[in-house]
Amino acid sequence: MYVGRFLVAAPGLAAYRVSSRSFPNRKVIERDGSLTVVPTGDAEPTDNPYVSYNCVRGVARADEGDEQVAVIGNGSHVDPVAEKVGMGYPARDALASALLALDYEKDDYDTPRIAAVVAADTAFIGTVRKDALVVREVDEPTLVATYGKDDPEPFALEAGTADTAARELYDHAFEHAISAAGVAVDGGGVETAIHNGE
Ligand SMILES: NC(=O)c1ncn([C@@H]2O[C@H](COP(=O)(O)O)[C@@H](O)[C@H]2O)c1NC=O
Repeated sequence: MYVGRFLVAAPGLAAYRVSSRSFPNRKVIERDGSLTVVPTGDAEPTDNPYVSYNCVRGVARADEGDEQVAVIGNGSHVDPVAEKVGMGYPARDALASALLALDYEKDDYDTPRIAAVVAADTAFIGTVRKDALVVREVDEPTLVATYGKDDPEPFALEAGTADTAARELYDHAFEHAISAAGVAVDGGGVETAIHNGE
């Protein structure tokens, strides 16, 4: 089954996988404290605006004693969600406002935007599709994908760390795995991991 990009989020732990039929020559790198999807050196040049972006950002919530929070997602909306969370917006409101402002991608597939905001004890998941805006708090590992599984649903995540979460998503049977990122959030801060399948 091909579901495109997908994420799994739970309180304290999340992961994101880039799966792609059309743009396979990509990887996740760490840059300035964020994880970013970039083309590999042998990638064909493209003017598609949706294939390179920050997929994980850590942010300190200013009005909550600098509580550490992670934001993950499949596009440029990750940045405004992170900025709003950093300004003190509740996670639900940061997701809803940024997802609605940018809306689904204007490509051949009306590709949805997906995202999550994860703190040590809470997680919110969101997606904006052509037919809906869904933002929901989740207590257990929950998946949302761009295609097929585009409503949040429970996911049996076994991993307990950023690294194992990234590997578990990379190894999942959904087709066309390219790269995966994991993030764990606890009282000590945000820890990230990358698995590019090497
Ligand atoms: N975020 C991404 O990594 C990403 N990769 C591809 N897309 C979009 O989705 C379309 C379909 O890509 P694919 O056939 O690889 O699933 C692409 O033309 C592009 O507009 C993306 N946009 C959202 O998922």
